[in-house]
Amino acid sequence: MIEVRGLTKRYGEVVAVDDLTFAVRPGEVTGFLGPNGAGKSTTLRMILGLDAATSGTATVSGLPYPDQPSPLKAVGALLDPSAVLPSRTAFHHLLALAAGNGIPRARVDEVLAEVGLEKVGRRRAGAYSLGMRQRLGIAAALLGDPPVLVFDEPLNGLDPEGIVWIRSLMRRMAAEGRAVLMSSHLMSEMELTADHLIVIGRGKLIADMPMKDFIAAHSEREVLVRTPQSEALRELLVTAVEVRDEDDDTLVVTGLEAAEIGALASMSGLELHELTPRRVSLEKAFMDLTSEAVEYRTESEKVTVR
Ligand SMILES: Nc1ncnc2c1ncn2[C@@H]1O[C@H](COP(=O)(O)OP(=O)(O)OP(=O)(O)O)[C@@H](O)[C@H]1O
Repeated sequence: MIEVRGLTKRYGEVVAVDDLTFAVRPGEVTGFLGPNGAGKSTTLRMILGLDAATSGTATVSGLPYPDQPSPLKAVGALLDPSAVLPSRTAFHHLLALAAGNGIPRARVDEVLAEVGLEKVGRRRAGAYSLGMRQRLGIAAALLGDPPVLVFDEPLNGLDPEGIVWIRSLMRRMAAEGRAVLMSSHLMSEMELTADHLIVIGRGKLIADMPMKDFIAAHSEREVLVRTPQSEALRELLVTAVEVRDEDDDTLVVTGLEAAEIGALASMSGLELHELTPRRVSLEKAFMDLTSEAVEYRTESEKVTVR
């Protein structure tokens, strides 16, 4: 479990993280979301003891990171996949980490197999593709078999196969009872992976809720209707919450089911060419939620520049 209480980080005038309090529970993937510059990386760095907090606390399984007797066994982290000496082989990179943390040598081959690098583990890491470096970074995170895992933007720059692989790995790690924290600035990535959501904007907590609650709250449905008689149909849809034009012959209707729209059209003899229910995207819901934070950031940057 990760517990963050009143965590704050200032860089001069900039408050990068502003009085954050949240928990990352075992058995779940927690998505850590926020627009660029929201303070995600800074928060993760404080959890991992790489940055000192200005105030507040962050603990992993009850202890601040610097007090962990065996850090790799307490928490595994993927922050920057390029942080590997290019001249070293993956095997030797992991072996050095294992030796420094009292982890048996046999575990190195185990994690190489777990991330699918067993055949290339003896090659120099400098020759690895981004996807392979990402897998090596994950192997390092898993080395100490820790109960807590932290991934900073793990899907960045990966091909679809790599994305599916990391998603299923995170789901599996949570199913094994680990607490998994994953940051991203894209809502669409979270929908398929996270059980719980923590959203921040300009360093402040904006939302902390189960993913299914976020989806339920923002899964307003709309119906796309294409008809050569859009004006006549619009006059019939008086009970709809909202009707807007998407095109000359296309309306987008909120607040009525497709079947209700079809029945109204049919009763009035109106011709329909398309009737498609669709869900408002979660990406849009997330952007609406954080738009104020983004605008504020832009204003404050303008002030700083002057
Ligand atoms: N070392 C630093 N010195 C000064 N300001 C910093 C430093 N590190 C981060 N910041 C500022 O703190 C704020 C938060 O940055 P951070 O990198 O944590 O955001 P983020 O949510 O991870 O963004 P991104 O999605 O772009 O990685 C930004 O305004 C950034 O400019």
